[in-house]
Amino acid sequence: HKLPPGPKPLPILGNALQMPTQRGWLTYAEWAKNHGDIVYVHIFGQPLVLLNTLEMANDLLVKRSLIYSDRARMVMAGELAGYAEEMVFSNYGDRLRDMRKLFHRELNSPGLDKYWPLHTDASRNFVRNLWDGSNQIEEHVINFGGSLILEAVYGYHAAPKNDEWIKLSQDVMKSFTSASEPGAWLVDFIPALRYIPKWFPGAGFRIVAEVWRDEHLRFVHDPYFWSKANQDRVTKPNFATTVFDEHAGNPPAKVEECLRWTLTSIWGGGADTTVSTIMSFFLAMGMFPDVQRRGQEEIDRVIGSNRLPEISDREDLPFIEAISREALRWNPVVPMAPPHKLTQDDEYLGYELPAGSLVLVNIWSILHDEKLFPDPFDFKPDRFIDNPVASKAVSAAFGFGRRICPGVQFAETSIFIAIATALATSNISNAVDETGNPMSAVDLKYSSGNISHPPPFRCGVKPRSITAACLLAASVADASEC
Ligand code: HEM
Repeated sequence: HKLPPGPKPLPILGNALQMPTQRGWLTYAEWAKNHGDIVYVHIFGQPLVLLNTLEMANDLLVKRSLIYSDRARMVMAGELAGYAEEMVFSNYGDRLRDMRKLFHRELNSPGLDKYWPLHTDASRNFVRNLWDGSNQIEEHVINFGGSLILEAVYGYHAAPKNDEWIKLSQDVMKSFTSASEPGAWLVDFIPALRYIPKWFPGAGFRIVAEVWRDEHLRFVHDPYFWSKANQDRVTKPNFATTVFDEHAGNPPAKVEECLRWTLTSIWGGGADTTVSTIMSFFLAMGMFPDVQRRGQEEIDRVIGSNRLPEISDREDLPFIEAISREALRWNPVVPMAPPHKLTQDDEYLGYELPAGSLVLVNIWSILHDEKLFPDPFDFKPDRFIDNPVASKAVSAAFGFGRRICPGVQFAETSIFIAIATALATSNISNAVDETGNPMSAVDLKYSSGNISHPPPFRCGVKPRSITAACLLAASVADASEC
C-alpha cells in the first residue's frame, strides 16, 4: 500500500505508544504540521486515518459517505458496557437508518416547532435560577440541558434540583467517556480478552464493565417505561407520546425497540453537549465584555425592554446568532468526531486507504483553521456576519455525512434561546477559577474525552435591571419580587 505519511510505527505495537492520552486533537494537529493534513497511524495493526481539514472531511465523509459511514467495533464500551446499540455506536444499516428516520421526523423542522415553548420555558427558568447569587452556574446549566431533553423526549418534568435521572445521565456520560477512551482498554485491541474469567488477575475491567452496563440499562429502560406508564399525566408535547398515540398507546415490538433506543440516544447525545456549549458561552462573556455589550444592545434595539426574546426572533438577531455559532466554534464540544469506519478499500490524493480503517476528523483543527477563522483563539462573533463561508464551515462542529449529528436543529434552538434570554435579562461577570483567579482565554484547558468541557469556573450572573428581573420572574410565574 502507498499509505499516507505519519509518525514512524514500532513493529507489532504500531503507533500505540505515541497515541496521546490527553486532548488528542492538539497532538493530531501537530502531526498534521509535520506530516501533512492526512496522517496514517496504526495500533496493533488497526489502521487509523486522521483528517485535519474541512475539504478532506467533505471529500471522504460527505462525498463518499456510502463507504465512510460505519462505526468502529469497541469491545469495552460497545459490547461489555452495552453502548453498542446506542445510535452513535451503531453500525451503518437498516436499524440505524430507522432510528435516524424517526429522529428526523420528530426533531427537525417543521416538527420541531411544537417544542419551541419547551425550549423557551426551560431557558427562562434556567436564567432565573442563575440569579441565586452562588456564582456556581454549572449545576444550573446541567439542569437546563437535562430537563429540556427529558421533557421533550419522555414528557418527564425534572425536579428543580438533584433530579434522579439528571444525575443518572451525568453518571452515564462519565462512564461512557471512560469506556470509550481511545487506547485505554487492552480488550479493544485484543477482543478475546473479554472471555477471561473475572477472578483472573487483570480482569478488573470486566467487573467495571458490568457496573457500567447496569447503569446504562437503567438509563435506557427506566424513563422509557415511566413514560409508557404515565401517558395520562403528561400534558406537554413530547416524542414518546407522539409515537405511543400513533399506536394507541402500545407500539408493536419492532417499533418499540427502535423508539426506545432512539429516545435514549437523544437523551445521551443531547444533554451534555448543549451543557458544554452554554458553559463556553458564559466563560466567553466575562472574558470578552464587548461582545456581551453588543449582544445586549442588539436585543434592546430589536426587541426593546417590554418583552423577552422568542425563538421566532432568531432571524432578526444576527449578532446573537453569531454568538451562538462562535460558542460552538471557540472550543468545540466534540473536538474529534467519533471514528467513521471505511468499509472498502479506497484511494485518495494518490494514497491507498485500506478497508476497515477508522477515519477520525479533527473538528478542533477545522474550527481553528486560520484561513477560515482568523485569530481562532479569540471569541469573535463578527467573523460570521455576512460571511456565508464561515457560517457554513462552523457546521463541522456537528460532524459529517450520513452520521452528522441528527440533533443539530434541536441543539441550535436551545443554544440560541438560552443565550438570547441570558443576554436580554442579565449581566455576566468575568469568570474565576477554583482558586479565585481570573480566567484567561489563552491556554484554556478543556477536558479530554468524547465530549469536552471547560475547566471548572465560577461567574456572577445578575439581573440587568428591575424591568428585566420582573419580566423574567413573571414569565416563570413568580412575580413575588416585583
Ligand atoms: C452543541 C451541541 C451538539 C454538538 C456540537 C453535537 C455534535 C455531534 C457530533 C460531532 C456527532 C458525530 C457526527 C459524526 O460522526 O460525524 C454527533 C452525533 C450525534 N448527536 Fe450530536 N451534537 C450536539 C447536540 C445534540 C443534540 C441536542 C442531540 C439530540 C437531540 C444529539 C444527538 C446526537 C446523536 C443521536 C448522534 C449520533 C448520530 C449517529 O451516529 O448516527 N446531539 N453529535
